Amino acid sequence: IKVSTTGYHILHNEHGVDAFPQHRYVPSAPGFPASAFALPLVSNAVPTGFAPTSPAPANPFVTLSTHGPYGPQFPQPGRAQCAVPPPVCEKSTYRTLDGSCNHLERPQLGMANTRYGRLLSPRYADGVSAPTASVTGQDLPSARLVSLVIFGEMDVPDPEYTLINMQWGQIMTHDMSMQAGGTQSKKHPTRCCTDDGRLVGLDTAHKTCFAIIVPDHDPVYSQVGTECLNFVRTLTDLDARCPDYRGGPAEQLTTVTSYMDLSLVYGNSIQQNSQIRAFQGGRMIVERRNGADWLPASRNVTGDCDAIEPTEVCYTAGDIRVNQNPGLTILHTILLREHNRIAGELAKLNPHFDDRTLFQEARKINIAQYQYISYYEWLPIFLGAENMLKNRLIYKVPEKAPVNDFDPSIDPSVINSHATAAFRYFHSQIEGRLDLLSELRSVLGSLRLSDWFNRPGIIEVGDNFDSLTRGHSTQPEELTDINFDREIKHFLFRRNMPFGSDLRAIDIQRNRDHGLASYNDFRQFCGLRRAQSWEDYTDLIDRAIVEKLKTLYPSHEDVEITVGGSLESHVAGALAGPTFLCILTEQFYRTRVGDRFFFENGEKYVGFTPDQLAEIRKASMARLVCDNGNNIQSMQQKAFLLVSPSNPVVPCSNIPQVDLTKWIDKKPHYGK
Ligand code: HEM
Repeated sequence: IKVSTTGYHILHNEHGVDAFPQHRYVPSAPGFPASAFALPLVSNAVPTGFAPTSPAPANPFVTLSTHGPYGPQFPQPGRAQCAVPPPVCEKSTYRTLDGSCNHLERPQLGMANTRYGRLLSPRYADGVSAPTASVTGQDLPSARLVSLVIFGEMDVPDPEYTLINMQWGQIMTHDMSMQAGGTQSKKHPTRCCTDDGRLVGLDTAHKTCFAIIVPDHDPVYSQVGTECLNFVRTLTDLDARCPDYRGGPAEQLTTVTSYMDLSLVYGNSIQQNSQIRAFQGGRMIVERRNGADWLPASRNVTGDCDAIEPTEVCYTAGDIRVNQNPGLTILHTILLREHNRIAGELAKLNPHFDDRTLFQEARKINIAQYQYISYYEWLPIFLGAENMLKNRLIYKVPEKAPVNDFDPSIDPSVINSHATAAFRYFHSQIEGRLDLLSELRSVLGSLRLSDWFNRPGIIEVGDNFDSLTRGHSTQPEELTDINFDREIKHFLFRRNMPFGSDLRAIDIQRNRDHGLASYNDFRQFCGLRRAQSWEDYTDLIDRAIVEKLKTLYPSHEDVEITVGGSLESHVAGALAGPTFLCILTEQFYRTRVGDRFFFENGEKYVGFTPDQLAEIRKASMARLVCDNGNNIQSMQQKAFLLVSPSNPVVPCSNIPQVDLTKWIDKKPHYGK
């Protein structure tokens, strides 16, 4: 533990590497983030006519054996796995599947089944693992109540960005982290509430239960008498009895690799990968139906999907969450098809390559394109290009020039406050209506999101795959603001019931479950002024909202980072306020420089040749969609941006392509 310049304790991540580098962080816009008052801020509240739409009232694992399709990654309730790094690292040209040995001296860094990182010490009620309580000793307001009173549910389309922007974010999220013990597909076998929404008595409830209490007079749930939303705590190193747990505060485990390595496509272990890999021509397994390639079928349809019949469509991929919503499943399919497309091209160009070389080279190119799109096309929208350049998350360099910024002192682990608070702010972008569009971009129909959670078969019906993909790249996402779509606020995973759960309430409850440091702590940590009173929050949060917070929380010190961070006015040029922007920037800095295999690294054994790198830098979201739809003929060049006179829909042939001839047997070390 180090004391920062602000006097706050900064926790090193587990391995004692870099903490928040106050010396490194460069303000984005003038004055950022040192003085909140100098910030060019953009309000994220709805400017006019805003009124809260709701009145403020006063183990998937039981059934899955550890030898299931996902291998040892899915433990029994109350038991989680702790990663076991290999004793010695082999120096390889390619990434491992479980993330081990990316860092050669600390092979466990960024591995699947390790702890999230922390920026600030946890704030558990008992100092060890109990969910955060109020600093006053009183009860915190119900997370559902906070969701209802503070967050709106207005439908405000974004004036600039398409829905595929939101969908790519979920892909990145699923690549980077997954809290241990959770499921987003099947109803959780640990029941903290009965099926008709009553609280299970504390004496009988499982020890991981932390149900969300629905307030009296809830405008939605009171209609059906729901008093309780199921919520199961994330498993920690303490629960898992990790051999290196040495007492002290528990740390949550994440079951996927932290790296941006398309683990959601390839899996998080050799075992998981071998179930979805064809072992022929470097390809991944696909199933051919109606002239198109689809993700392979799950072997546990009724377990992995919201399915009644084992014959229903339900997929398997490198990530169990693949079936969660149609847009997610479509991007999974596109990334899988892209792998096989690349493998097929490479096989033609290099007939002497064996299956393993083809697989690893195609994987390496697929990951590189994905990292390029994420860092150079997607992240600038969220974090601001200027902020990213200043903080060395991206570079302006000649097209063939590598950037050798791997830093072995940086821990690439996904930071708890990033995954549990900051990155979830973008749940605000979710749209509950999914449009189906023709090639001419006329609306053919639309789907209601909550009808299709964990029911992916809809993407194979008729022309839906292409129509939905065109819809996602044409229709606007929801504005990034304090509103969360009703489909996720009252109908999440409703499974044919009138109502479902509330994702915003879950996000807030998860913040308490993980014992994240408070909003005020993070303000200070990010170089903003620590608030001494409610009044001090009005520098970044609308006064009317601060007034509402005041009615809910016993103290201003109780406001969670998930809540406070989501209420700040945005920094100009970014889609988040200064506190979330600080966390997000830190995360994506670590994800880049802590990854020895980052695509811009020109190191001899892991990097691309200058010619190859120049090709990777031609990749785009638009091209990815063009190449991997069933029959998509046209797309706007900037698929994350709405179609406009400066971003018109053009034939796919006009969109630059990565030229794979640059991969004709150049490297003498292929196959190692
Ligand atoms: C239709 C779209 C989406 C749905 C239905 C959805 C739903 C969910 C659910 C149910 C969880 C688990 C909540 C919990 O139990 O704590 C979750 C976690 C999360 N979501 Fe989303 N989400 C969507 C899109 C997104 C997007 C666009 C982003 C960010 C750009 C995002 C970021 C996250 C993050 C960071 C987590 C935590 C991951 C972890 O470490 O386990 N999600 N989401």
